[in-house]
Amino acid sequence: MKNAKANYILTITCPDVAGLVAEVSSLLAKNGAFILEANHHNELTSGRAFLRFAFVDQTEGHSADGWRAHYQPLIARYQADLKIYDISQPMKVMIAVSKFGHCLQDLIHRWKAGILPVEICGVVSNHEDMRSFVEWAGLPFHHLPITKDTKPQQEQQIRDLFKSYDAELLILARYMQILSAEMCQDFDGKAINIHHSFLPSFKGARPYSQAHAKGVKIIGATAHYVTTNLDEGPIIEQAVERVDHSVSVEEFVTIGRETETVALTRAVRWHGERRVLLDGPRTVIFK
Ligand SMILES: Nc1nc2c(c(=O)[nH]1)N[C@@H](CN(C=O)c1ccc(C(=O)N[C@@H](CCC(=O)O)C(=O)O)cc1)CN2
Repeated sequence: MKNAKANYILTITCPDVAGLVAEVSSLLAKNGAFILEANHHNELTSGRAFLRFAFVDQTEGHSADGWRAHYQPLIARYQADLKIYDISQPMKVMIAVSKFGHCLQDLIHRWKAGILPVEICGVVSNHEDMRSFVEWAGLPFHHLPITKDTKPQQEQQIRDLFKSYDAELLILARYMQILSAEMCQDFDGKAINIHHSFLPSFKGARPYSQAHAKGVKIIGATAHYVTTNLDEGPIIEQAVERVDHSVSVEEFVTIGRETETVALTRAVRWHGERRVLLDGPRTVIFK
C-alpha cells in the first residue's frame, strides 16, 4: 500500500510471552488492518512487553472501540493494558507558560509550520507577558493569576479550559508554578514539563545557577511527565550542550534555552504520535 497514512495506533503493555507479537499482528491482519509500523520491546528487568502498531483500517468499517472489541479476549488472557487511538485528527493540546516564552514560541512556530503533529488550542499563563505573541499567532490567551490562597480556584480554571478544548495534553512550557497533588492526579500521563537542567541534577528553582556553581562541563534540559514529586516524573527526552570555565551563568541560560526547546518539542511530538509508553517511573519510546 503506497503512501498510506496510518489512521490508528495500537499500544499494549503486558507480561511478555512467546507468540504475543504474532497473535496481536495476526488479529490486525485478520480484521483488515494494513500494518505500517510495528515495534516490540521486552523489558528484561520486569519481563514486560511493550508493543506499538501503526496501521490503516482497509475496511474503513471500524471505530477505535470496534478494534478494541477484537482484543477483549487477548486483554483478559494477558491482563494487558491495551489502548487504541484514532489518529485521523491531531491530538489537541493546551500550553501553560509564565514569563519566559522561548519554548512556547518554538512550539507555536513549529505548529504553524505544520511540523508538529498536535493541534494547539489555547495558552494559559499566570502572567500577561506572552499575551501579545499568542494573540498575534491567532490563539486564545487566558491570563490566570495565582496566589497561595487562590491556587485551588486557578487550577480549576485550568481544568475547565482544558476540558472546554477537549484537550488531551497540558504542556508546561516554562510554567513556574508547582501543580498540586490533585492536579497531578487529574493530569496523570497528560502533562509534560520542561525542566531546565539535565535531571536528576539540579532539581527545583534556579538550576542554571546551581550548575554554574558546580562548574559542570555539560548543561541540558529534561522533558518529563508531571508528578507530585517535583522534577521527578518519567523522563521523555533530554538534550545537552557543552560548556566550560569561560561560560558565564548568563550564557548558561542562553545556551540552555536551545536545549529546552529541542527536548520539549521532541517530547511533545513523540507523545502526540502515541510513541511514548509508561513503564512505571520510566518510559519506553518507539521513535
Ligand atoms: N507537580 C509539579 N508541578 C510542576 C513541576 C513538577 O515537576 N511537578 N515542574 C514545574 C516546573 N519547574 C521546574 O521545572 C518548577 C517550577 C516552579 C518551581 C517553584 O519553586 N515555584 C514556586 C513559585 C515560583 C514563582 O511564583 O515564580 C512555587 O510554586 O512555590 C520549581 C520548579 C512546573 N510545575
